[in-house]
This record gives sequence, C-alpha cells and structure tokens, in this order.
Amino acid sequence: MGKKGVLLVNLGTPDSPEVKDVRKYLDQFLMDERVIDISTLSRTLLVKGIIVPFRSPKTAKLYKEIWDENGSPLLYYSKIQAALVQEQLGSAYHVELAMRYQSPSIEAALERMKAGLVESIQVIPLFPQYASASTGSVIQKVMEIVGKWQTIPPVSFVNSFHDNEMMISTFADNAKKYQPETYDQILFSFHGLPERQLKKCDHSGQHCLKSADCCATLTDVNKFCYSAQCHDTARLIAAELNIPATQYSVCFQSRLGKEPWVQPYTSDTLKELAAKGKKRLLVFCPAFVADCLETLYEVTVEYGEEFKKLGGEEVQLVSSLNDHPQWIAALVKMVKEHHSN
Ligand SMILES: C=CC1=C(C)c2cc3[nH]c(cc4nc(cc5[nH]c(cc1n2)c(C)c5CCC(=O)O)C(CCC(=O)O)=C4C)c(C)c3C=C
Ligand SMILES: [Fe+2]
Ligand SMILES: [Fe+2]
Repeated sequence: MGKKGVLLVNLGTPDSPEVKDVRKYLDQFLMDERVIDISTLSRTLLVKGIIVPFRSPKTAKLYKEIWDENGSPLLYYSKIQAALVQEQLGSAYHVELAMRYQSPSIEAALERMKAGLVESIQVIPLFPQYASASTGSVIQKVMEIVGKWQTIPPVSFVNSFHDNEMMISTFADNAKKYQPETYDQILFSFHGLPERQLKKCDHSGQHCLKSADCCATLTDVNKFCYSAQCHDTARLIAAELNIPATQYSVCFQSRLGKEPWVQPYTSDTLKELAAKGKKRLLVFCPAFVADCLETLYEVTVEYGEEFKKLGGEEVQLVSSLNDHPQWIAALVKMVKEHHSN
C-alpha cells in the first residue's frame, strides 16, 4: 500500500529579510486575487505601483528585527511542526510542509508526494479560522496544481479548526506561566480582514455585518464567518482559563489600507483600555499557530510601545503553539481522525 500524504501549509515568509526578497514575497502574496480582491488591473496598479515599492523597505526592517540564527520564526517553527508530525505518524505517512507564498512551494511539495506514490493527500492549511485570503487561497492553489495531474488521488482539506480542543488547551497552557488572573485585561488579537471579504463569505447574504455584533456569535448560519470563528476561539480559550467575559476583549490587528477591516481594531482597544486605567495586558494571537512577524513585532514591540505611550505599563504576548507537544499531538490526531473517515 502507498503512503498517506499529509501536506501542512502555512502562509509564507520572505527568503531573507533583504529588501529584494521582501519585495518578491509581498508581490506574490498581495497579487493573490483572494488577498487583494479587486479587479486585476486595480490590484496590479495598487500592489506593483504603490504597496510593494513603498512597503518593502519598511517591512524588510521589521523582518530584520525578528530574524535570528534560525531565520524566519514562521518557517522555522513550521518546519519543526512538520518534522515532529512525520516522526509521530511514522512511515505509513508522507508529511510535507509548504508555504502558500515563497518557499518551500506547494508545487514542489506536491511533486515530491507524487514521486513518492502517495495513495491520498490530506491538506491542512495551518490557519485555525477559515478566511478566503488564507485557507481559501491554499485550497484553491492545491486544486489548481493537482487538477492538472493525469491521476488525481483522493484529496481532502481541513477547512478550519478554530474550536479544536487540544489547540485551545495548548494556548491556555502557554498562558498559565504568566498567571492570567494577575493581568488587568486579556486580549485576543486576531489577524484582521477587510470587512468586504467577510461579507463575500456569507453566501446567504443575510448575516455578516447586518447588525451590530452579528459576527461575534457562531451559529449554523455563519459557521464559515472568520470573525465569528475568531470570537469562538477566544471564548473557548477564556473558558478553559476561567476568564470571565468582562475580563477579555477580542480585537483585530494588521490592517492594510484605508477601507474598513473587521473591528474593533487592536489599536482602538488599547486606547479604550488605557483610558479605563488598565495597566497590564496579556495578549493571545490565536489566528497563528507559530510565532511570526505579527506576534513578535507587531504585538510585542509596536503595541507594547503604543500602550506605554497611552499610559499603560505592559503588553505580554502569550507565545504561539510553535513546537508544543500537545499541539503536535493535536495535528497528529487531526490527521488520523480525518483518514479514518
Ligand atoms: C491568519 C491568517 C492570515 C490572514 C487571514 C491574513 C490576511 C491578510 N494579510 C494581509 C497582509 C499582510 N499580512 C502579512 C503578514 C502575515 N499575515 C499572516 C497571516 C494572515 N494574513 C502571517 C502569518 C503573517 C506573517 C508572516 C511572517 O513572515 O512572519 C504581511 C507582511 C508583513 C507586512 O508588510 O506587514 C502583509 C502585507 C492582507 C492584505 C490580508 C487579507 C486580505
Ligand atoms: Fe496577513
Ligand atoms: Fe459574520
């Protein structure tokens, strides 16, 4: 019997923190029609004419701040995750890691699986909450590539795992050493998304952003709503740590451009909390399964400085899932349960 193929895919990171590599990365990332979802002409003018030239030197500086002897933390931890999952699943499985943008590429990983004569391919986009710009883009890319093969093996996709029990308890476990109850407020800061993309994911056209807070509760009707899944992840982590609803806030970071993104923005939440006299914040970033630029720089450095300027004292990041044994066990379980279906 052939091996069962497992493809783990994260977002991607530049090959180096040099401007030329950051430019290549941003160009590939932001030219994705699911990320900047406007007409091809407008996207090309905006990305190639404005964002990439102006943003690349600034973003390169930030990457230099988080790049260490292991390279980009996102790639470093993703590789460890894949290696540990392979080790635990054993020789009946063929595990590959790919990045949606830059390297290692999805094309090359799928070719290696094909050469290894895998009998099936299970794809796990490493994003707990579904978004068209992340999970959707990975699924589309894999389908485009495999769709051109003569023999298309059984291919399956994990669509989201925002409420995965072992993932929830790994985030909770990572927080315990900080004694969450000693902080003034707990923040769940998720990667943001343009509001337009939330609405486009609502196939009923009846739900997302139709009323105040409609995207803050997960129901059967909005089960693919990124915002609702984020709120649900936050609720579950808070419940695991016995944090009452009044003690935590959900917010969204990393907005790009001027149009509205999912709210509240993390910056506004920091202002609001500082105005209420909150001094010490503990911050989870549960849209990411590995530490990356958005956790290590945006939260720790940028939001840390911003909050201090507002009169706050401390912004403490809860580290991501990285190589936590329970997270690796969660991935292994996800693979096995999926294959037994
Ligand atoms: C959680 C999943 C992610 C979604 C959804 C997502 C959407 C999204 N992102 C941008 C723009 C940028 N994101 C950047 C970095 C970045 N984004 C994610 C994840 C999601 N993005 C990760 C894990 C990272 C960090 C990568 C790393 O190398 O550490 C960047 C690059 C940094 C910068 O210049 O600020 C941009 C740009 C958009 C526009 C978008 C949805 C529309
Ligand atoms: Fe992003
Ligand atoms: Fe919604």
